[in-house]
Amino acid sequence: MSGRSLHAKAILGQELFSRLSQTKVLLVGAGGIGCELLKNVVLTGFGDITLLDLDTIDLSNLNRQFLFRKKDIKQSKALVAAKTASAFNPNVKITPIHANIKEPQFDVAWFRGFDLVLNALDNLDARRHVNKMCIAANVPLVESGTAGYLGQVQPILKDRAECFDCVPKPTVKTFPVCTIRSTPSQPIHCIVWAKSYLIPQLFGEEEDGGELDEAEKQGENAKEIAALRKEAQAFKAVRAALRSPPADASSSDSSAAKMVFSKVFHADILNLLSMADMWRSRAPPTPLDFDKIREGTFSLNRPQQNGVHANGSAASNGKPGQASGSGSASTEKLLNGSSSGSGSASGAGLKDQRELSLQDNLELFIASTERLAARLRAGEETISFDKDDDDTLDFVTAAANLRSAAYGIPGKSRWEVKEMAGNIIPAIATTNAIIAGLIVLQALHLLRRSYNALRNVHVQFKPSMPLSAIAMCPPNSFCGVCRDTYTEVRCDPARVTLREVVDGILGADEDEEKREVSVYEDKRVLSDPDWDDNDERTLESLNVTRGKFLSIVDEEGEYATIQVAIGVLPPNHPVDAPALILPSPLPKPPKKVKPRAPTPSTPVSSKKRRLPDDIEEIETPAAKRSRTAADTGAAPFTPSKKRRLEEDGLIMLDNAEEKVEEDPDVIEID
Ligand SMILES: Nc1ncnc2c1ncn2[C@@H]1O[C@H](COP(=O)(O)OP(=O)(O)OP(=O)(O)O)[C@@H](O)[C@H]1O
Ligand SMILES: [Zn+2]
Repeated sequence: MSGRSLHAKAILGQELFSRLSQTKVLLVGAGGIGCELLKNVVLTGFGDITLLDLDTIDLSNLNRQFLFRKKDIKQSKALVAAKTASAFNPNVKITPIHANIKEPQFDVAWFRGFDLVLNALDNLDARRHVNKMCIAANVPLVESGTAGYLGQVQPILKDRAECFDCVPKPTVKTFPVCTIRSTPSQPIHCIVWAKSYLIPQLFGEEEDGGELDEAEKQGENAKEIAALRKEAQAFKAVRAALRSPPADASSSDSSAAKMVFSKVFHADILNLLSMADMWRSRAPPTPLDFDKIREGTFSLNRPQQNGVHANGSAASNGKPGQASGSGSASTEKLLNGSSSGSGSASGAGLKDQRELSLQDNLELFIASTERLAARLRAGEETISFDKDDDDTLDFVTAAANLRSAAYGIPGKSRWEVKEMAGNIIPAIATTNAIIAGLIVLQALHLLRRSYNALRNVHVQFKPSMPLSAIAMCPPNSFCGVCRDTYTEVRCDPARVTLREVVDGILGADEDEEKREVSVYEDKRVLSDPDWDDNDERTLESLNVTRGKFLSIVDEEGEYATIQVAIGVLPPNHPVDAPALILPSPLPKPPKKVKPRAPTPSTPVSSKKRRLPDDIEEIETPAAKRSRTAADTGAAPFTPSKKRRLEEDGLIMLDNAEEKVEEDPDVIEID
């Protein structure tokens, strides 16, 4: 026992070491960084650890998430990691929670129960959420992230150091929807189209028309809605074909695949070509022909462009579109997961890196469509893209390459598609291990209250200086998260009205003139000085419930925003007592520093792994009440598709003039 802790005691000192066993630490995320970190905190001597993760273990985690074994696949990460790491120290209590940190029960009061929070997350949304909860609960946080060889650790302490949102994050690549829909010019445009548009259309949830009816009611562009209806109708027949048993069940039947192909690579392209205006300044696409490609007699007939040869395949391998028969033979190998070339001993590893001819892509398209259709018929209700699901990856590879061929864009290997569609930067176990060590060092500074020792540490790709440590910066005075004033009410949201809470928090006296405020929940406006329709409604009816915040924004911009966390009534609260417990004393927001530039409160994204998770639709409270239909103009996609596309790294430009010039990755079209 004493041997186990000898070194830790010597390094930390008796006082800190004995405190560790009582310190309540929350660890969010049990992935690459989380596994390393859990091991570290257990071995350092922390005694009371809560470990939370929403996910289950996947085969692809095992190379670096060493607390998991093959037998653990499909089990909760939090539960398995807690079990494995408990064995490292008999004195540790690890409480695993298999849940999303954004769930309502993890409210500000719950966060306040910890002395320290350590983030080991992989997406901006969850990071920003934990940051805000820690600021609201005034609990120190150590934030972290890795991307390949790069990594960062950032200690966050309310009022003393920058919070996660004090610094805007760099923008990720985004593409306007029109580029994806009708005028792709790069392989990634076709990959995103296959993954985020075609897969959901064919294998996702059926559009019941309700969304379109709703959009129409809201006054969205009628012409566009009619076009969307027509599109949904066209997909209906294809979806039905994919779900009905093949005519001849004993043999492979490519009729459903052919139907999909004919719609998206032939009819849709012909339709686009009929819009002559679109092709005045750019090369028109070529409709593809299923039978001719299969026979090897298809010719693309377009001038050489983007490295693609006339009459060539998307990813030319020297036999573009020829009737050599080699296409299907090699595809068979590819599909069987065998080696790359005929008789080559190059090994299965290269199979994915092979370039695919037009014929290869067609055969892969047919085979993967059939496999996916068979899964639907076997009872899977919906299928969405997953980089680790071979059927969807094959489908996206083939569909993207066929589309690329039609548009004269170079094709990509299955390997490249996996990387691009999954937005994967390979995770490096060593970087995670270094970062996890640095997190503990910063956590110890926080516990010692050695605030001057705190550092923002970067692991960088510089052999001469692999680590850089930067002293902490004070909070950004214009930060829309940590410069707000936080408070909490305990209430029954079904019984208190918006007015009761807002007046209660503002301490509005009958005689005193009331401060003019607008009230928001996240980006929704609930009331403003000229609009009080919601004031007598209950919080519950406004969907303002446990774990959420009401933001009370001063109309004059004179005082800081008050963030009111919604908590529950204590368990022993008498039923006949008022359903609202106000904080005491009431919050007194300080006078606001007037911003010179727009506040960086709404960063767009960060350089993190899994970039698409990091996309957010931005609308600050200052943007006021939800926008009207007139503002939004044409809606090229229904709302759920819009969300999906945004998750995949696309932005919806309501109006192409909005911001395209500033961003070199955004291509203006239409
Ligand atoms: N909102 C959230 N609540 C709880 N856990 C989360 C939340 N968001 C992400 N996580 C967890 O954070 C961890 C991040 O770990 P990591 O970056 O290694 O990702 P991974 O999913 O394990 O690996 P990969 O992305 O390479 O498949 C994951 O285990 C993920 O489940
Ligand atoms: Zn901040």
